[in-house]
Amino acid sequence: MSPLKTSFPKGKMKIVILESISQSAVESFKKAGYTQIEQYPGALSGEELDEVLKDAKVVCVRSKTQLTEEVIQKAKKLVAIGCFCIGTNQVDLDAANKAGVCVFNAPFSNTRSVAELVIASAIMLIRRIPDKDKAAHAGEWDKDSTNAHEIRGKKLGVVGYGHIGSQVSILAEAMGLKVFYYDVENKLPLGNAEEVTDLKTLIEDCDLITLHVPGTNGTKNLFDKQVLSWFNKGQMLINMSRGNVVDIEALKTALEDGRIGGAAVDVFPEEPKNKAEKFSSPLQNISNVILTPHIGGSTEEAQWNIGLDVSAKLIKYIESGSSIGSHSIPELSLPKMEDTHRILHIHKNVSGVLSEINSKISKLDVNILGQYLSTNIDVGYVVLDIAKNDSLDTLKELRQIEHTIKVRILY
Ligand SMILES: NC(=O)c1ccc[n+]([C@@H]2O[C@H](COP(=O)([O-])OP(=O)(O)OC[C@H]3O[C@@H](n4cnc5c(N)ncnc54)[C@H](O)[C@@H]3O)[C@@H](O)[C@H]2O)c1
Ligand SMILES: O=C(O)[C@H](O)COP(=O)(O)O
Repeated sequence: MSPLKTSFPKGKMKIVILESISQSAVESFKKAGYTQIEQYPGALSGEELDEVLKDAKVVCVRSKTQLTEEVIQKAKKLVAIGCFCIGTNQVDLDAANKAGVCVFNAPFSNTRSVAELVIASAIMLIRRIPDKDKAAHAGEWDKDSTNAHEIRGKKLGVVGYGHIGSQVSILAEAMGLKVFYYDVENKLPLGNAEEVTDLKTLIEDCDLITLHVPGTNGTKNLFDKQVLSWFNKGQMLINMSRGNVVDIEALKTALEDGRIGGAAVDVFPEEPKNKAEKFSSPLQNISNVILTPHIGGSTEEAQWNIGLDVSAKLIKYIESGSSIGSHSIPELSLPKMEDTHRILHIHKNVSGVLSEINSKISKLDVNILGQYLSTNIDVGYVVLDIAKNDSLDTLKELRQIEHTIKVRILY
């Protein structure tokens, strides 16, 4: 029998980094021994993306690069995807799962940055600063206090009381706002925040509404024409979640009608892929509207921490098989054992695969020292530790098992 194959050499593992991800990630990969790193400043798509992913083991993206089913299926060598942001809606998670590709994100490294910008935007809107700013730039000295208010004592409605929504809630209370929230899940109210179980009531009762839901099929056009019609007293809207959560044409109408008194919008249904592409939106040049180029999480602090967080998860997965934090294949972590070889087997979740793996190994007279299995509806993930010094062509044997998706020998 041929000797046991060892892990893929780190120096040959191509890591593709798109969208100007922080150098903290690049440094982490290099420090860990990964030298084949390809970096691109913006997002890629189409043939260009397929080409760079053809032989990539890992791809690192932010919110812009669309990793669709087609892209994932073509990237045959891909082992893991890192979303260096919170949102994972740019990745077809189901396709990644079925292809045995592990997807990680940074669930809270930019939470504080977004929350701070929400508070800043709330003050700017309620003081009507966008119009004052424009006027001052145009040479006009407008000191009129009409319709300019303090945020102290105002009611803030948070839609989506997760990491960001609850962080906003804490900062807002410190500024003297009264916080109400609406969430589809039962959430612990922080401080003096109060849950409102009906979205219409939340909108009608609050002065400012801020959106912090994820981009999913369920939240697409959540704020459609009908929901926006519940704004009828000049309430302000802040959207730092995802562009397609709000019907942008209906928002434009409500702003022009004055039913919505102002808006801070950081995310758009169509966003440029890079600096060179022009940005256009129906919300441009409307009074009391702040438009920002999807920078809620774009602070040096957040980007640096995201770089460290996601690169660490990717390195751990590549080197130990730990998929804790995965948004695709099942989560699993097996402590490292001395004097073992570790094999990862990802397969379709159909009955009999585990016994087939074990039968192959037992026929080869190899002692199994550790074995973890975790499954989701479509995929099973097995981490196997076998005694060192045994000699077999394990990889080949295990790849032959029906329903196998991916097999890797780590060490
Ligand atoms: N603008 C930016 O730069 C920026 C930065 C970070 C995150 N984001 C966006 O913000 C989103 C939220 O981030 P998070 O970390 O708070 O996520 P999270 O998962 O911690 O919280 C999301 C909350 O929304 C709730 N929710 C889901 N569907 C809902 C619905 N239909 N109605 C009401 N509540 C609903 C969930 O139950 C959860 O509590 C991210 O998914 C991302 O899209 C944007
Ligand atoms: O999901 C996120 O964390 C934000 O939308 C930030 O995305 P970005 O990294 O593309 O700025």
